[in-house]
Amino acid sequence: MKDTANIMIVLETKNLTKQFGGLTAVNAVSMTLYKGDVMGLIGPNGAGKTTFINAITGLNPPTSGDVIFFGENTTGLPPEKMCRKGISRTFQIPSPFPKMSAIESVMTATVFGNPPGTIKDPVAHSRKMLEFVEFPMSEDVISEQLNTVQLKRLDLARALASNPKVLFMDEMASGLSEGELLDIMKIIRKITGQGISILMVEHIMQLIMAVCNRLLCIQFGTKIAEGPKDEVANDPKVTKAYLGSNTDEKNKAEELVAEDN
Ligand SMILES: Nc1ncnc2c1ncn2[C@@H]1O[C@H](COP(=O)(O)OP(=O)(O)OP(=O)(O)O)[C@@H](O)[C@H]1O
Repeated sequence: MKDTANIMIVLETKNLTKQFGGLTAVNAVSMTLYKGDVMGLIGPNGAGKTTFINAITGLNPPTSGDVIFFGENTTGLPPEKMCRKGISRTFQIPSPFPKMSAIESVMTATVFGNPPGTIKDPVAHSRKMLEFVEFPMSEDVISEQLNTVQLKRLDLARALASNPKVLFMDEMASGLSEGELLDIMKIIRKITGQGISILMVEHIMQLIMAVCNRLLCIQFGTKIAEGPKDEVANDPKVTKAYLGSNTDEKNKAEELVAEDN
């Protein structure tokens, strides 16, 4: 088990709750993200995963509870302020400005996501982001012409352009082929190599088991497990709630890890 005693905490939630009318989508979830973590946020469809990250990042502020980012209480701050503080995210369904080119889309994040004057050459910085995520098209391609895989790369470049300390990735791997999954794994490792901690909402166990060190599992908005990857993945509560007896998925995960090594 990972000894977390001396590892810096970058993000905590304390009893974070989000209600939509009578529905409690996130119910008093407390969790800790440590520096260097790639934490997988797992749970069945509708468990509250996206609502949880929306509540942290300010897109849909929490009803109650606290968000502590590098020791500062940032609960309820809007997304642009959270972004400037160092939390960035990708979206399950990326929606860039349709008529902008790829480089222009990234430049909006470069310019608005960093404190004024800190990026001397926004074009060069944005180009570097596209290269970093191995964007497979010309930087001049118009966003509305991109397919889902290309849009996800663009969204990742956009999220990285604000120089985050923590990156949330919402279902980055859905719809990817096995080859593309391997590419994404490499990119995730490059991101952590930059000192960025990651919280990723993901259903694809292959990817989770290959890149995450810790997992957080929620069901019906409530945390049912948090801890080292193998412990959580083998927790009977998690298996019952989510992984089930899906041996196919587990076997595929093991194969992919072997291939990646
Ligand atoms: N804006 C909203 N208004 C009302 N209910 C919402 C809203 N957003 C989410 N919900 C509800 O909150 C619950 C949690 O949804 P959420 O999208 O967070 O789940 P999820 O775990 O991310 O699901 P999935 O894995 O399918 O993406 C669901 O019952 C959903 O219908």
